[in-house]
Amino acid sequence: MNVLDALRGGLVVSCQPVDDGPLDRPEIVAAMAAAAAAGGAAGLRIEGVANLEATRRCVDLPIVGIVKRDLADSPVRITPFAEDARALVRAGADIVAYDATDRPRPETTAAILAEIHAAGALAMADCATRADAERALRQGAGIVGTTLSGYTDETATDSDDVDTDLISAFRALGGFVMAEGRVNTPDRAARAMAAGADAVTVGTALTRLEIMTGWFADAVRQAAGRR
Ligand SMILES: CC(=O)N[C@H](C=O)[C@@H](O)[C@H](O)[C@H](O)COP(=O)(O)O
Repeated sequence: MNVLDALRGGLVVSCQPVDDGPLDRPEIVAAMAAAAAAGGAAGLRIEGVANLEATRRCVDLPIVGIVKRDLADSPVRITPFAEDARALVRAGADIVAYDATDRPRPETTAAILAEIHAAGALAMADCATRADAERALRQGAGIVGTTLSGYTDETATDSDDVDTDLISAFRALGGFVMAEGRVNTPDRAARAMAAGADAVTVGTALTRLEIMTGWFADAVRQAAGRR
């Protein structure tokens, strides 16, 4: 089965612990990934080459690899360099995701896409807008994701919900659509699919234990205050 068929209609679990937190270790990321596989995930999203190598050793599922970098002169964080894409594929990524926004960046999206394809992997465009997805599909991306909706100056939002309008807009473009970003409940995942997603990626609500704990701790504290 090809990678897109394996992902279609399935859940991708993004195993990205809170940076420098107690879970931010390759063996723990790999254990989270194995647990996600046991729970029925169709794929995984893994940040960093060491985490990807550790995960590939224990899980067979398709992996979307990324490298996040904080650059001094560009807001682009997700796989800004073609060299990172190559290293991710060498470590076992089937798909490499990259920032597909039209923002100042150290290397062109065309160069990154060319590298992903030369390494034999599929490219996933992490988009913020419909225009990003259109451009990415024209350039040959195999998957368009709503990953960056709400996270650029142009799309900044107070909403903490999934962007179903953008999912529907991507559906109309015709590529493989990944709903990603703020899919924090099973109901939101179902709404994302109903809006036209081919697959759904969930991160924080499954693998950032500190943040999930904060949601519950706040709710309990607020309820206690109302008593
Ligand atoms: C904007 C950005 O940098 N997104 C990142 C991309 O890899 C991750 O921090 C997110 O956790 C991931 O997209 C999944 O989304 P959520 O954690 O909301 O389920």
